[in-house]
Amino acid sequence: MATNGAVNESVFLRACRGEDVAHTPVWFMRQAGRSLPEYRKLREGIPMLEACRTPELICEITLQPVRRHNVDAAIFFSDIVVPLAAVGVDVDIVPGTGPVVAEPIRDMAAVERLRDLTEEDVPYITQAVRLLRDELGATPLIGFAGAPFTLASYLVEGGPSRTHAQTKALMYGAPEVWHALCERLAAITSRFLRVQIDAGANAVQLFDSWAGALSLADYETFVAPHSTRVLSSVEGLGVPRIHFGVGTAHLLTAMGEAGADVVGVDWRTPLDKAAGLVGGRAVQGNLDPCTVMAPDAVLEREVRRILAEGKAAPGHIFNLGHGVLPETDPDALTRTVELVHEHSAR
Ligand SMILES: Cc1c2[nH]c(c1CCC(=O)O)Cc1[nH]c(c(CCC(=O)O)c1C)Cc1[nH]c(c(CCC(=O)O)c1C)Cc1[nH]c(c(C)c1CCC(=O)O)C2
Repeated sequence: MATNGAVNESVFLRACRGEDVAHTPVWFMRQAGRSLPEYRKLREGIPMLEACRTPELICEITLQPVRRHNVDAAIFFSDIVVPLAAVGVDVDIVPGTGPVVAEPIRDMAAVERLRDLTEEDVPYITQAVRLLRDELGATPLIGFAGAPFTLASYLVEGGPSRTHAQTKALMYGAPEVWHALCERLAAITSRFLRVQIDAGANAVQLFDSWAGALSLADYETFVAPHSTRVLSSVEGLGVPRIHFGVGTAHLLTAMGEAGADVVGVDWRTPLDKAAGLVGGRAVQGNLDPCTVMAPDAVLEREVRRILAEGKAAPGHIFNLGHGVLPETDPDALTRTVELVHEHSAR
């Protein structure tokens, strides 16, 4: 088992801290998932949330993309709704759809039924992180959680939504209920991240995947205070914090100010422009997930463009601008890693 020193000196953690690196680190959101035949085989007949509660499965699924692609970081196999299920929310993950909540939260009575999370609620998280730390050697492990807004949008809508209309109706029509809900979600999320860090996670990512649905004014009023509370709760632990959202070109400055060490950028904003918006923080991204499936010359051109743009920030972690698409050829992801390492070698 590698010492903490080897992990702390990994190119991934050095880039998160804005330190010089031998090459640009690369990993992929959703690297542990349906793009891998070995994932689909292992998951056969096992419901998603059951897999997320089984340490040996969490460990093996997390390791699969690390072995196959030679990425520079592992992301913990879990899901953003795992802590909600752990405190008794009736939520399931429907393949091809995502989280579905049986009783959407629309009033204060429902908010008050949402209890806090304790470490005892998620023993499988602690067990899985410890197993992974033993298995991963010098490869850092990224823990994660969903941000209050993205979690709230699933709880209020009852499932995925294009418009987040119910969420915004609650936000505008009953702000006291909205803020009470997000305060509880921030506490649950803070605890969920802390459990992963205490067990050995080397960095954490806060996924606010749906924050792009909001105006900057609404983000600052209804979301930023709660995301800041989460990111502040894990500050000063020597664990870099990555803050990510989709469609967030207009929110990047606010997302950096919420307390991130690294801001994840989707594929729509060039990283050199993003670097100027995030107050001297490192950036992560931002290949269009579809470009992985483009002809090799196009893929290579885009990798080189993103690496050049990433130089404008003190640190750059190469990633996609959102998760790996399930239909992605795994060999194309391995090729993407090769190109990043080849074209960024110092
Ligand atoms: C919005 C969101 C969710 N979950 C997550 C987010 C934020 C990241 C993002 O924006 O994609 C976070 C997540 N979910 C999962 C991971 C770990 C895997 C990894 O990123 O490598 C992570 C980081 C496992 C998973 N979570 C889910 C899968 C697919 C489950 C399967 O069918 O195997 C995986 C690998 C299910 C899930 N869970 C969720 C959705 C939208 C889906 C996909 C529904 C579908 O297309 O089937 C909620």
